[in-house]
Amino acid sequence: MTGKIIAVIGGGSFGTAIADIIASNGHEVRQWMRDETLAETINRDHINTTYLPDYRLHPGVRASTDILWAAAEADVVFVSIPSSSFRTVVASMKAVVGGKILISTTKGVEAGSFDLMSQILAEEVPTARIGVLSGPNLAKEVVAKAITATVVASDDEALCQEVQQLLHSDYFRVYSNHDIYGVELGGALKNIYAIVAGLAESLGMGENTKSMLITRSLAEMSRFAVRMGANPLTFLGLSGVGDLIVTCTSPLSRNFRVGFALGKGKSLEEAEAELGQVAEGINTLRLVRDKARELEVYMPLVDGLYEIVFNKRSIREVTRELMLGEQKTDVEFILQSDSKDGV
Ligand SMILES: NC(=O)C1=CN([C@@H]2O[C@H](COP(=O)(O)OP(=O)(O)OC[C@H]3O[C@@H](n4cnc5c(N)ncnc54)[C@H](O)[C@@H]3O)[C@@H](O)[C@H]2O)C=CC1
Ligand SMILES: O=C(CO)COP(=O)(O)O
Repeated sequence: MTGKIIAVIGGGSFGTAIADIIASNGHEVRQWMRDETLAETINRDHINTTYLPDYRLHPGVRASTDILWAAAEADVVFVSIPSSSFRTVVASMKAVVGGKILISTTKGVEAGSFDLMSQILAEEVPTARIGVLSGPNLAKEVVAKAITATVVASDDEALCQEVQQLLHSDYFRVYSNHDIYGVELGGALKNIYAIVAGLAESLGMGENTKSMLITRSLAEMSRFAVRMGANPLTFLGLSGVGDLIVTCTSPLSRNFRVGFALGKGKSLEEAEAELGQVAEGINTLRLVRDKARELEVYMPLVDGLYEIVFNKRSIREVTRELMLGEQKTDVEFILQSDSKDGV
């Protein structure tokens, strides 16, 4: 498959990383962004100086601030816009993307509706063929061509195959999955637990603690996802445990870095300002905490983090409460959506 026109909507870290992969595979990539100066720099110097200044992009990536130029002739449109602006941006191109393949790479939840991004795509462009891309894919490692794998999810098998072919290379491997909701939810939920892991790291907690947190995070996110209708087995794949591991262990994760800064005594505002990029987990934490209460899903790590971040309770006090909580069983969470096990 050569010579396709592919649109990437979003000029941030991940949109740029995806654009670079696709152009390296011989396709014409039209990347849309708001910042005219950045678009000019990408076209002239092939560097995204704002988000990935240390990497030279494939010259087949061409950037513009004209979303209709990017999307109208595209065979496939990747959308890599933070969840808070996702609907507005998709709405602005809906006149030209009907019937096309639209792929979200965004790992977040919409406030108010609790919609995931594939649901927004379906609502805004009902005739589109829809999929999501999610997995352990730190943008800086992807653009550095570190060996990486990801998941494309859709109930449209031909779409999965097309996206696999577009992205597949000797450093980027793409698996398919039909549980679109589970794959997408895994990517959104793990951001919350990356904040928890960053907090633990900043407090100098040991390897036992980190292992416990990752494992219990997986239990908790799976329990929530099953209640929401996802397949629990999805959480044992790249978009579940895979993405959880990478974001809970790497300082390249912005959510991890927000947790680290909070643990060092910074306010949420300071932590976010220092980052200068999107950390979806804070917004997702608020939304998931409310949804879990509504659905009566037991999520002690979400509740504990919420107390620390939004009610300013001390980390040590919340940790002590979690550790001294009711005694629980270990592994049956994965198949029982109503299980009340916990940390
Ligand atoms: N950076 C990473 O390693 C990965 C990020 N993702 C996901 O991709 C999504 C985007 O993240 P990044 O590209 O990393 O974020 P980023 O913070 O690097 O860039 C966000 C981009 O969105 C643009 N933007 C924000 N509001 C906008 C609006 N209203 N209209 C148009 N553009 C707008 C910004 O100008 C910027 O270009 C997030 O949901 C993230 O979870 C997924 C996989 C990996
Ligand atoms: O989703 C990611 C890697 O898979 C990136 O995580 P952050 O948004 O925390 O940087």
